[in-house]
Amino acid sequence: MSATNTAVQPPADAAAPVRHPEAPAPGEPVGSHYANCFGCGPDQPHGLHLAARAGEGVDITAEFTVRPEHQGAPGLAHGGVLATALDEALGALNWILRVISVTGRLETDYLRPVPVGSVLHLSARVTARAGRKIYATAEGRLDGPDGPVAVRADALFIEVKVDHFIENGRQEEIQAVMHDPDVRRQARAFEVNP
Ligand SMILES: CCCCC/C=C\C/C=C\C/C=C\C/C=C\CCCC(=O)SCCNC(=O)CCNC(=O)[C@H](O)C(C)(C)COP(=O)(O)OP(=O)(O)OC[C@H]1O[C@@H](n2cnc3c(N)ncnc32)[C@H](O)[C@@H]1OP(=O)(O)O
Repeated sequence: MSATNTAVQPPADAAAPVRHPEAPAPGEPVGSHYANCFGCGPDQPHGLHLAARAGEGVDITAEFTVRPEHQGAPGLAHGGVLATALDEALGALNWILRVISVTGRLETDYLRPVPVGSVLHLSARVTARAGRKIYATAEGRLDGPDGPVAVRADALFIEVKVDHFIENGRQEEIQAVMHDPDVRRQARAFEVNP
């Protein structure tokens, strides 16, 4: 299955992605970028609690357990929730590049229904970079990391400065994270100065 829009396919002159020298070692958890994130936040009671691990290249793996609250049809995961899981897995690549980027475009293919109770084995990797544009792809497999592909996505992420969040986020949450030493440490890790 190929993407339907050229925007998520790298141009011929795009550069190969480079694993940041201080990226988490292969197998290490990459951590959550925000404790209240719906995708990865440990403090988010409604969230997916995705915990990604660094791969050996510019890639990550993660598992997502589909719970009853994720249903769309009876006993089956909602497509939007699956897109969120793919988006979050792709977002975790930020830690491997040590770049802050946000989703510009996400194209999702749904190949098999995903039952409640199943574990979706996610993998994501950066395919290319061109200026601020980061091209990446992700897939989710059933029955183990080598099982059949149920969902996949191609994405274009756009690099942003930390100001993107400060200028656009609601003040209440921005002020809270600015006073959080964990966030300040993380911002340093990304070589930004909020
Ligand atoms: C307060 C302290 C916080 C500290 C945090 C510290 C560390 C955080 C670390 C990581 C956390 C970061 C992110 C979260 C990670 C994962 C979560 C999952 C991912 C998400 O869930 S994230 C949310 C959803 N996401 C958005 O909320 C984006 C809304 N959006 C915008 O904010 C703008 O839209 C933006 C910034 C994307 C671009 O705006 P812009 O003005 O900067 O740039 P511009 O428009 O010039 O685009 C530049 C070039 O990209 C091309 N381009 C742009 N958009 C395109 C599209 N859609 N399709 C095709 N091409 C596109 C243009 O065509 C141009 O291409 P060219 O250069 O060739 O002309």
